[in-house]
Parts: sequence; structure tokens; C-alpha cells
Amino acid sequence: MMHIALIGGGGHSKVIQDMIQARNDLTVAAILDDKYPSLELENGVYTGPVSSALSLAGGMDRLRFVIAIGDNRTRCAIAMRLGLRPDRYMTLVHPRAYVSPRSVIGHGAVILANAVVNAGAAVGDQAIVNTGAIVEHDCIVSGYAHIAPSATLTGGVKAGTGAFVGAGAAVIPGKTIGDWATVGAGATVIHDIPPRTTVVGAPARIVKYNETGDDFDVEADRPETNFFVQPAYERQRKSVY
Ligand SMILES: CC(=O)SCCNC(=O)CCNC(=O)[C@H](O)C(C)(C)COP(=O)(O)OP(=O)(O)OC[C@H]1O[C@@H](n2cnc3c(N)ncnc32)[C@H](O)[C@@H]1OP(=O)(O)O
Repeated sequence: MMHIALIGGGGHSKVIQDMIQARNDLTVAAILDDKYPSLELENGVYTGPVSSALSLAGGMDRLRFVIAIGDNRTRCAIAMRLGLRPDRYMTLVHPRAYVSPRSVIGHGAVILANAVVNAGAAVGDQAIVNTGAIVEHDCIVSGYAHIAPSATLTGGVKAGTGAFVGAGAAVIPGKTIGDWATVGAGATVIHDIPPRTTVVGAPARIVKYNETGDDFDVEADRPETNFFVQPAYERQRKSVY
């Protein structure tokens, strides 16, 4: 049995708790959220503020963490702040998702129910492929990106670091969504999308240039957090997910 500490106690966390319940090899050991003032143990589950992740990590070698927060910047900020080794984060795949054995999935990445990650695709550390989203063959979903429910990345699309692709959006083959760019719900992307822009509509057009002041330079700060890791088949062999 693998013990999981969830960082975040909101809506995305609830979905991940259900997902853990749907698997008989995992159990929720902690839910950490700043709404909890201090670390407590009740009915075998710890609750406490996010910062208590460090004491739990130090005390329990085999505990694995998942940052169960849908917002990319918040997820990234917490990973940077905690500074845990990438392999302390669990890769979670819902039992009813399809993940090709010829894809690679990063540490702390979460693939939710009915999602598909097809052959040759790579999903980076701390990325989310949400309910029913499709990541087609040879796509790259970079670290801290989030592909929202029912969005479709067709073949060979690259979603940059921290990119967000809204619910039901579609991206035609081979296009790039820039780092920290946002694609609105239902958009149809037919051109490359520059970093840190917001696009909406069909075809998708830029409506906003996002502020850059609080952006994270993930590559420079913690290069190891944005790596793709060993092939999915190897992880399966080791029962990592
Ligand atoms: C399980 C889960 O829930 S996972 C989360 C999934 N969440 C999503 O998919 C949300 C996706 N978010 C959106 O679509 C948002 O509307 C965003 C991010 C594109 C824009 O949000 P904001 O930055 O707040 O922009 P704002 O609401 O001011 O809209 C800017 C303009 O774009 C238009 N617009 C916003 N979203 C869309 C959209 N999805 N499609 C078409 N036009 C849109 C607005 O009408 C507005 O136009 P106007 O300036 O002519 O009035």
C-alpha cells in the first residue's frame, strides 16, 4: 500500500481523493491545506498546513506527495517553496484512463478518469491531464501544464511549461502553446500561441497579454522539476502508478 499526502483540499483534491479510493494500492495519508492551522491526526489521516509537508516528508520515507491544486502557478509556487525531491511526488493515473506504454509521465503528474495519453506522448512533472482530455500521439505536455476536461491536443502538439488549455478546447496538429499561455474554454487553436498570452474563440485569437511579474523561471530555478522521466512501461513494472 502506497501512502499519499495530498497538498490542497479544494475541488481538484476531492476528485483525486475519489481516484485514490478507486485504486486498491493507494491510500490517503494526509490532506494539507492552509485552511488547517496545525498538524493533527484524525482517523488515520493527517490534516495540517502546506508547510507541514516538510516534517511529514522527513518523518516518513515512503510517503509520496501529490499537489492536488488545478491552478498552474499555485502548483508551481508550492513545488518551488517545498523543494522536495521530484521522486517524492507520486505519478497518479486513474484506473479508467488510457496511458500508452510508449508514453512517458513525469513525477507528480495526474491523469484523470477517461483521459487518453497516446503513443509517443510525454507529460511533464506536475502536469494535469484532466477528466476526458485527449493527449494524442507525440504531444509534449510540459511541466506544470494543465489540459482541462475534454480538451484535445491532436498529434504532435506542444503545451509549454505552465500552459493551460481550457475545457473542450482543440489544438490542431503540430502547434505550440507557449509557456504560461492560457487557451479559453472551447477555443480552436490553429496557430502557434505565444508565451504568456490568453487566446479565445475559433479560430483562437489573443485577447490578453498576461502579466509576467510573478512568473517562475522553472528551468532556471529547478531544472530537475521539468524533466521527463523514465518510460511509462518501466514505471508500471515498478508499480509506481
Ligand atoms: C475540473 C475543472 O473545472 S478544470 C478548469 C477548467 N476551466 C476552464 O476551462 C476555464 C477556461 N477559462 C476561460 O475560458 C476564461 O474565460 C479565460 C481564461 C479565457 C479568460 O478569462 P479572463 O482572463 O477572466 O478574461 P475575461 O473574462 O475578461 O474575457 C476576456 C474577453 O474574452 C472573452 N472570452 C472569455 N472566455 C472566452 C471563451 N472561453 N470563449 C470565447 N470568448 C471568451 C470575453 O467575453 C471577453 O471578451 P470582451 O473583452 O469582448 O468582453
